[in-house]
Amino acid sequence: MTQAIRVEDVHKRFGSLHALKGVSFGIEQGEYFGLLGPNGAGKSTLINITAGLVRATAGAVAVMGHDVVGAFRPARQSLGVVPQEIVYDPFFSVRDILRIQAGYFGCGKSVWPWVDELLERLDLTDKCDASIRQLSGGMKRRVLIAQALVHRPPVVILDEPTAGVDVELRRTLWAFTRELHAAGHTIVLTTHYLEEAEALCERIAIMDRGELRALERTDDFLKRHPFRFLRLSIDGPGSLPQGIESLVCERQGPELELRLTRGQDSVADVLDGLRDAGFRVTDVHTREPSLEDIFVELTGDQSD
Ligand SMILES: Nc1ncnc2c1ncn2[C@@H]1O[C@H](COP(=O)(O)OP(=O)(O)OP(=O)(O)O)[C@@H](O)[C@H]1O
Repeated sequence: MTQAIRVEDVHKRFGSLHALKGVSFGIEQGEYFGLLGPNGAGKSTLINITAGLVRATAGAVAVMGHDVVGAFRPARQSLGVVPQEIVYDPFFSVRDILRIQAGYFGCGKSVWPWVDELLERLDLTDKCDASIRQLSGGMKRRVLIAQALVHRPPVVILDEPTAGVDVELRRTLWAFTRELHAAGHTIVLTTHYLEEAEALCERIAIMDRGELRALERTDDFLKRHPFRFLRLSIDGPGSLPQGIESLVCERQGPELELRLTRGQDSVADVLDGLRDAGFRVTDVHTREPSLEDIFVELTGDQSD
């Protein structure tokens, strides 16, 4: 089957900055895909190339088999992009903005019922005659999402749609993207909230400094990583034995978090080592790595 998005050895240079250094991967039709990476990794650049807003220096991107340069129109018609930044025309009402946007894609009155349905599903119906500048930031973001969907694209890219939105809107957006996905749309999500990617995405690509660092099914990512965490409350004298100190990744008073490598560091050895050094362990928990831990491991960076 044709891939929803195919990225083939894409390079992008901005002067001397090599922002994308030969990135290749494919996104299958119907996938819920996460594109993650720290600031400056190149995610927005790749999205802009896919949307035809930025030209790659080398390589190719196709959307539903259509090259984004050579077959710009069908590629763009197959894609809806919810941009990171809120940009809007202040002079039109919400409903008119959506109808005009549909017109850009050659969709006439036949999509007006769909526009009304989008307004309804994004809780915008009672704002549909308001000018967009009268809306709150969260409402404007809903309008951007509706705008990306007016032409019913099979592939939808959401570039940090939940950045700075309140919990309620975040839940609405999660539910809405899940519905789109269930209806067969391919969804590509970039987010700085790793728990969001963990909850929603079937596969995840991690980019860092213009390169693809990892691409895997989310559950394999979480299973495969060779470490886990041990949280301890301890009570006792002086400093920790060196072999244990080197495993500590977080410390708050008597609470410690240690990162143990499977097959190398055992819980039993840590507990014995602490006891031999005169510490009393008052509480013990283990936890598996989250996507955030794996992200930090791969990029040496925090998500924000
Ligand atoms: N138009 C431009 N001119 C010059 N440099 C640019 C331009 N657009 C992006 N860059 C640079 O390219 C690199 C990748 O930026 P990009 O915005 O794609 O990263 P990102 O992964 O989307 O980051 P963020 O999570 O902060 O949005 C950065 O170093 C950025 O400064």
